[in-house]
Amino acid sequence: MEIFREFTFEAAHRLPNVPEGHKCARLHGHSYRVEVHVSGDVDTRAGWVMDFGDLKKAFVPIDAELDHHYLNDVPGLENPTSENLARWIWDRLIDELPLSKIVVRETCTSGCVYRGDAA
Ligand SMILES: Nc1nc2c(c(=O)[nH]1)N=C([C@H](O)[C@H](O)COP(=O)(O)OP(=O)(O)OP(=O)(O)O)CN2
Ligand SMILES: [Zn+2]
Repeated sequence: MEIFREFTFEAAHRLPNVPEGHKCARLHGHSYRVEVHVSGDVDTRAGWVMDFGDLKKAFVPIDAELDHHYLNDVPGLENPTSENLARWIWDRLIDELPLSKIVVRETCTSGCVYRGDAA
């Protein structure tokens, strides 16, 4: 079974590699929404895959690096697209959680789903 927790953070960015004149080359900000999905068996006694609280704890250091930061200054996020951000979050959590999917939403209508390199 798969469970998830949603996190939000505010951050600024610009996209350095877009074509000349593209609006996203300019400094702007987003209220990012990130879903962290994990999968596994439901423990029969606990009745859960894992405690939502453990997902919350795992995201604390990531939030500290991203919330109210200029993403381009964060090591590994020099080109902070949704795709690169999803991979960056995955790489930080994969040793700690049985990840199945990271979803990054930059706006109400645009986002990215990452299931690891195999997907
Ligand atoms: N594949 C990607 N395309 C774009 C990304 C991205 O990360 N991956 N990012 C951007 C910009 O960051 C932009 O701020 C968000 O894009 P967009 O959905 O175009 O934003 P708007 O809310 O301004 O959309 P409108 O419907 O045009 O108002 C761009 N592309
Ligand atoms: Zn943007």
